[in-house]
Amino acid sequence: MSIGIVQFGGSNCDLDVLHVLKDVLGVDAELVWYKEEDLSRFDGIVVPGGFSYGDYLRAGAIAARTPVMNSIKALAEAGKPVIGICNGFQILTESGLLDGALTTNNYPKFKCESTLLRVETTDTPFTSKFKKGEIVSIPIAHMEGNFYADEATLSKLEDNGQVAFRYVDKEGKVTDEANPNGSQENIAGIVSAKKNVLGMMPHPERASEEILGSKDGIRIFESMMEFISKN
Ligand SMILES: NC(=O)CC[C@H](N)C(=O)O
Repeated sequence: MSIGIVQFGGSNCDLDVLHVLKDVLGVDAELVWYKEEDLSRFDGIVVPGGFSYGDYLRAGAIAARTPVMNSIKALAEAGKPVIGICNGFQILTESGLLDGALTTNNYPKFKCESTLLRVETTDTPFTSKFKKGEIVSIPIAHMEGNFYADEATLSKLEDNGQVAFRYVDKEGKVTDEANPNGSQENIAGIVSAKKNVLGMMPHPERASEEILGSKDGIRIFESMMEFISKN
């Protein structure tokens, strides 16, 4: 099994993901430069967080137009798992691999804090190791994480079980106070229609070891690896 971690100019969570996959999980993982056009050697891809191309135009807009994205689209079409974290989520929406858009936080500042998420579905390659409705702690760090989609897209996401994570309070309730950025319906992460592409604003790689205060994020990577080994 081999996982590619894509690097753009301005990526800054690539090495953290590499550490989690290689050192914590013992998975064969490799950094991939944005000019790479052939990703067929990989079983899955992580598009990590950061400030690709300085977030110019819109966060993720420039990275979405780089050569590596064509290969990521091909890999996703072949049913392999692709996860975009934070800036990675922004890149996946900008490239059309995921619905909606990530807009500026309702309080327009960079926010770095722990958030509680409710796992909305276990029926994805990234959430099979959770319980439905489970509340997990995974931190956010962004300025453009305010998820927006039009009404028709929102209903489609809800009806097809494509909402993976929602920001909630300690009781697991969807409230405005628990919503760190103004995302519609408190959406923190969604999957594609085929469910093999996940985008999420919180950073699971920053919640993958006890020393970081939460290990809840590691189960996202573990679920992905289990999916790969079974398929
Ligand atoms: N941690 C990140 O990936 C940063 C996300 C993004 N560039 C923002 O601030 O919105």
